[in-house]
Amino acid sequence: MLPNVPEGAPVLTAAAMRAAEDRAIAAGSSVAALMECAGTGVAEWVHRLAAGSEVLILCGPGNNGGDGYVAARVLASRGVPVRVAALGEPKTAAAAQARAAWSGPVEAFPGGLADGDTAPILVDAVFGTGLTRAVDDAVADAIRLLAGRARLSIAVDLPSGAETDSGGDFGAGKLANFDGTLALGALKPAHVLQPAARHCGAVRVIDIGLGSLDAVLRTSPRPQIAAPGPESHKYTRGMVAVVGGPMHGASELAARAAYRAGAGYVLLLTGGLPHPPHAIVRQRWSPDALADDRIGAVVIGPGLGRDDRAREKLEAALASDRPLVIDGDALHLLDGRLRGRDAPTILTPHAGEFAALFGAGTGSKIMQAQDAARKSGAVVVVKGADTVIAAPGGRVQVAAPTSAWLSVAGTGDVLAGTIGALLAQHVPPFDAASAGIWLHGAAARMIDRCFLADELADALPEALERAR
Ligand SMILES: NC(=O)C1=CN([C@@H]2O[C@H](COP(=O)(O)OP(=O)(O)OC[C@H]3O[C@@H](n4cnc5c(N)ncnc54)[C@H](OP(=O)(O)O)[C@@H]3O)[C@@H](O)[C@H]2O)[C@@H](O)CC1
Ligand SMILES: [K+]
Repeated sequence: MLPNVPEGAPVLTAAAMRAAEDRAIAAGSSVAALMECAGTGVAEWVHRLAAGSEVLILCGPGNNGGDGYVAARVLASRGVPVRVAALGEPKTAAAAQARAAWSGPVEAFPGGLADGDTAPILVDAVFGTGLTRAVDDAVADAIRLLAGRARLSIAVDLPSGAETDSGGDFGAGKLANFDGTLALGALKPAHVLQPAARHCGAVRVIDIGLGSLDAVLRTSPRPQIAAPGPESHKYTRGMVAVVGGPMHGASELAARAAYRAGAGYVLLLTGGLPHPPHAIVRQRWSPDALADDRIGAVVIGPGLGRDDRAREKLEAALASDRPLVIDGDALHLLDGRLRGRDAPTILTPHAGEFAALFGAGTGSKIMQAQDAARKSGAVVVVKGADTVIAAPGGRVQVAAPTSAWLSVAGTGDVLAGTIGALLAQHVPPFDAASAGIWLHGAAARMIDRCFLADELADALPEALERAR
């Protein structure tokens, strides 16, 4: 099953898109030429998907609407039955030119369409990156109704009402659900950040001739993880120590996941009685338990508890020079103790843990994650339906949305163990976090039905095969 957004792709804010557009224009292009490319690209996709069915295109007053008029003209020239409905007259020169080149009738929108008089294929070209304020209820309601009634609904650039840079909803909870979104020139944050991302359906990028795009933010790429070679032994494949606590299941899951993600040796520091899987080496915790030089990464947090003993273990882990994955309970015990730590550190909070650690921030999830990474000096993974990975130097990625079945107890423990396995193999911390999230997401997508976290861990080897 493919991810819903392209992997390793640049993600541009509205301002960065405008800058790219300006560069293209300075190099000899024009808004009209870019719009022609965009509208033609949209028409090509719609033509393929419509298979002869009637298409209704909703056009807004800006250049998103202009793309819609171009698409309508191109589709009609290819014999596809097209209706156009517009929210007022075009306000930009390029959109007015595209409107003038459309020779068919233009219905009023919402107008009569507010009753749901749609076509089998609905194309939303009402608002794109230029939306700066809330959409009228009547407009948002009509788009939602029409998209819901269509057999196939496609958004041009963005679902109208999505806030480009934050992934927020200018439609006051009324964003329509689309089967697909055709991102023009590049992905925008709203294609990967919630709540907007879940309304996009499958996102595909249309090349509109902006040339190569340099972006700080990218979607996570598919990692390349080498299989063991003839020289490999259990320690070169990475030794992971999982520091456990009173909730044994969580640390067991992290340990199991570390093996399943390719670690050569997994040590579980709990002191519980031996039980399957016997490959996990179990030892009692002692203050010098992490002194073994062969330990390549320590995972601490899953099932750790929050009592004095847990604090003591966390102190020892922080004081060691081992690369660390800090998750779950350990995040609650941190209180700014990372300062001065030189060894690689990865924090994996979910939204609640993130807010408890760094406070209620402002700006998009991306900006907040970058800020937290800068302040803590750690790689910060803000988990959720739109997992963001940020490094202290500013590097940032958003993981492709994956299976919603991940929303179950234990999957965070599996992620911590997975990242630990990669970190123990000396993968740099940002890349270890990115690859771990990719493997975790790919395993979930492969199962894509109700599962236990144990089964997710057991699906990691197959995900690993897809990352060769
Ligand atoms: N960048 C590129 O390289 C290329 C970009 N292209 C395309 O351009 C799109 C961006 O176009 P854009 O900037 O004209 O804005 P757009 O999204 O059409 O909407 C703004 C319009 O809506 C209005 N308006 C705003 N809010 C409103 C509200 N709540 N309720 C009602 N009206 C509202 C606002 O008018 P205002 O009232 O604010 O003056 C304005 O008229 C982009 O997504 C892509 O599709 C391609 O054509 C070519 C290359
Ligand atoms: K749109």
